[in-house]
Amino acid sequence: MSNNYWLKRWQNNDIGFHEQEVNPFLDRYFTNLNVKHNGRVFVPLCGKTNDIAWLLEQQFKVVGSELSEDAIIQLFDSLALIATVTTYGALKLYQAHNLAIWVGDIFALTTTLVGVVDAIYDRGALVALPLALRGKYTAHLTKITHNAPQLLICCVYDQSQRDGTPYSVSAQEVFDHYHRVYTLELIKCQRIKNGIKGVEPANALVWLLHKNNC
Ligand SMILES: C[S@@+](CC[C@H](N)C(=O)[O-])C[C@H]1O[C@@H](n2cnc3c(N)ncnc32)[C@H](O)[C@@H]1O
Repeated sequence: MSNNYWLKRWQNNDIGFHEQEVNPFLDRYFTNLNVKHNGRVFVPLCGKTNDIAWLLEQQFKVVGSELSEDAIIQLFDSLALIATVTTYGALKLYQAHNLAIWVGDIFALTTTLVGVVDAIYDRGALVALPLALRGKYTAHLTKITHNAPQLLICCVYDQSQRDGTPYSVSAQEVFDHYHRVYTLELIKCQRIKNGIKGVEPANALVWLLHKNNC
């Protein structure tokens, strides 16, 4: 899956993944991460999610990563924020108040560029990537955030019934990617009404990933 695939989807407004409401699992479970007041939350592959507005309302700082500049222009518009835009090589940084979004390929981000991260919120990021990229993504994500704790939302269904995003990411796969650096806690498994693009059954799995002490 190429970056062009996503850029085209944004150009064509083909964004069925975008939720009109704040994700209920964020509202319900983010507090379990015990992120400090005014902590900084990294939202990888963020699109223009309304979850960013929720995080800002809770007084968190937010740093995001997104390929599509169209998405980020729409995000700042929806928040009624005027961005200061700075170019860093292949990346652009959109900033206003407590919000900073890196526009470009997440794999071009470094620990220094991202800065301090107290927690990660992954909804629609790991599951957006094909298996061949997911190992690279999880290794990169943990590297650039120093294994910051995560709230991770995945979906699980029979991948042989369809190809494409959102991909099914099993509990075993989450364990394989992350058990070296995190203690994994599966906090919710919930049936997805009407399945994933016609494939049923499908379940949403919600994980808390706590940083290992060692
Ligand atoms: C399934 S959408 C999820 C968006 C958002 N997390 C949400 O919940 O609405 C995946 C997003 O990742 C972005 N994306 C895909 N590959 C990327 C990459 N390599 N670097 C940064 N963003 C990427 C896409 O443009 C798209 O907006």
